[in-house]
Amino acid sequence: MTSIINEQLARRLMVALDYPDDVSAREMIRKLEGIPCYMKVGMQLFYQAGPKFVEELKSLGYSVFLDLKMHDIPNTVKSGANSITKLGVDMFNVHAAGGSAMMSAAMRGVEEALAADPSLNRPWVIAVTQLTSTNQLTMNEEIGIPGSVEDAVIRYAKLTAAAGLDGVVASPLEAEGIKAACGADFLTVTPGIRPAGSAADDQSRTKTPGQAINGGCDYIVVGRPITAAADPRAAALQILAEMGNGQA
Ligand SMILES: O=c1ccn([C@@H]2O[C@H](COP(=O)(O)O)[C@@H](O)[C@H]2O)c(=O)[nH]1
Repeated sequence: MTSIINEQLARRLMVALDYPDDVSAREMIRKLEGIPCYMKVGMQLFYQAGPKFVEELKSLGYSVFLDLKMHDIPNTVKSGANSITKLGVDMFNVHAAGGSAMMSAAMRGVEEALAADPSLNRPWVIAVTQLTSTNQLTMNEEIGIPGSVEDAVIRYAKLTAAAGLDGVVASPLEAEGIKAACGADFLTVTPGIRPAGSAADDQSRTKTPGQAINGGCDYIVVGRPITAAADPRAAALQILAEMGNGQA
């Protein structure tokens, strides 16, 4: 079945390739062929398939978000960011909880890689605020951060912006507040996307694809609603349609 794909919207859809190996990830890519979405490579796939798989995705023409969520001392994160920049990814991330010195160090790692090889692409560097699986109770009582999740997310977003990064990972519930606090150009990359009626799984702070786009999210990250669907291609096209309609 052929369908007309809105390319601009498709580029705002990040498909989470959460697979144990490159063979299964490749199978999903084949099913989504012709949809110019971003591909998100997380730790499960990267630890198995490594940089070669990132190269393969780039050679197929995909934009790649390497979701390794670095959180370490500044010197180590700087070196990690330097190595990641050399892979030619389009976006990667760190944890905002690592603090401003760690986030600035990530930016220095990127700059040093670009200075050594100006032909490299400058990746977007973003920071995870509060994981979308975290709810208010967990954040207050286990992690020990008082107040509302939205306030904590916005505080981290401001810290991230001040450290010179390009944006944050947050839930779609916080995107409008982040834009208001950090500016319209500050990127909001939002997992926690669930089409109406689908299981939340381990996600706590969710919105539908249409609500997320209406709420100002720049990118939506979708894994299981596509990858665990009986027909992943049809699921992805339905999500694109909902993004286009702003449908609840
Ligand atoms: O706060 C965060 C940060 C990252 N993720 C990642 O996004 C996808 C979501 O997958 P679903 O199957 O759609 O739940 C997954 O790769 C996470 O590692 C997140 O969910 N929340």
